[in-house]
Amino acid sequence: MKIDGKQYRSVWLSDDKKSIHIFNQERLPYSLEILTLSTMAEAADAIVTMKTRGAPLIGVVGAYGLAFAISEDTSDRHIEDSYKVLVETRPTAINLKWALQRLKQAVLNVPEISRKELAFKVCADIADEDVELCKNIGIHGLELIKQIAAAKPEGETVNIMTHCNAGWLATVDWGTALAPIYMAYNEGIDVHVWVDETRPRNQGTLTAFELGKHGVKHTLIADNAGGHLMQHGEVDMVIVGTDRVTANGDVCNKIGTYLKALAAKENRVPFYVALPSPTIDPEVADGVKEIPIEQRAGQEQSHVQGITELGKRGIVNTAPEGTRCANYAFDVTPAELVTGLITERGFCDANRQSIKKMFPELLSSSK
Ligand SMILES: CSC[C@@H](O)[C@@H](O)C(=O)COP(=O)(O)O
Repeated sequence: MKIDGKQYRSVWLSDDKKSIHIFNQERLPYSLEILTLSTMAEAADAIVTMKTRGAPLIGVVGAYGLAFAISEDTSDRHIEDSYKVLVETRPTAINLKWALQRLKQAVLNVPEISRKELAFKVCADIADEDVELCKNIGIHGLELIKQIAAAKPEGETVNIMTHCNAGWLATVDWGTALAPIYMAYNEGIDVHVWVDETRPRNQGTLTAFELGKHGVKHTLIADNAGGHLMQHGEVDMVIVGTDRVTANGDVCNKIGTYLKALAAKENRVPFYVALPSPTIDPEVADGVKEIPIEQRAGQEQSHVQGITELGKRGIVNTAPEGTRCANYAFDVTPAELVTGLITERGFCDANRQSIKKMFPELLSSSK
């Protein structure tokens, strides 16, 4: 992805190949700060504090965290202990566990002497593969946007709603939900995006940042505006990303996604979910009952942050001092509310049969 003429990925290896660089997403969209992570503790902290975020990206950064741990100590014990620390940094997105398990299994299968080099290679593979997966999601999602554009009167804009940030900042490049939008824009389709603010962490402002840098028309809206816009025919389709899709097609994503899906169903607006296959959790069937929903600090709810008139970052309390807050970070949209899944292999319905047909290797032995 290009920022001010320079090509970036959201995570990249340093020149000495001993550390990685990421954008500090706590500072975006106000300032473009690049961080260097060289230890497992730094990687874990970046994930917990959401300096890095988004399901596929935390998978890659978590894997590099494990690679840093392995470069300190290649023993089985240390690898297992480090895995446990990293896998608990964020509980909901399955990509983190998927990436850590893939790396752990790969290195435990080879002699200790080869582990360090292999660990960094597996991390680079996961990152490169993520770019390919997202690119293919974009290609398939583009077809859906083209269909919607073709069904509209000539010259009318295609209005797409999205929630949270599922763009290149949440993956290694392209994004999931935003990849089809970037491709549609690149092909000259007139698209406009309704960007949910996504309180309390305001990931919508990251989406606005990305879309703005790419030149895609967009409007930032309050999270509660979605139903109103759908009711008035202002939304042609919704595309969101996801942190975990169950074997039955239930979709876990940023808090508020479920409400968007309900409003979409009521207003007959198609509701699509874009995902790479590592986001599918074949071990889980019922998303509402089985997916652990992360709860974050109440301060994220009671306080807002932004840039003051003097250009300084500021945090202010908007709630009465001492108000009890609940900060659920994700919710689950039941499969029946999902029009379809946009994957790297194409489009499929959100149910076990269709997911199994598309990814037989994932679901063959699942419950
Ligand atoms: C391609 S990213 C899909 C999801 O990870 C994204 O929509 C999301 O919910 C991110 O949550 P976050 O809490 O910001 O990590």
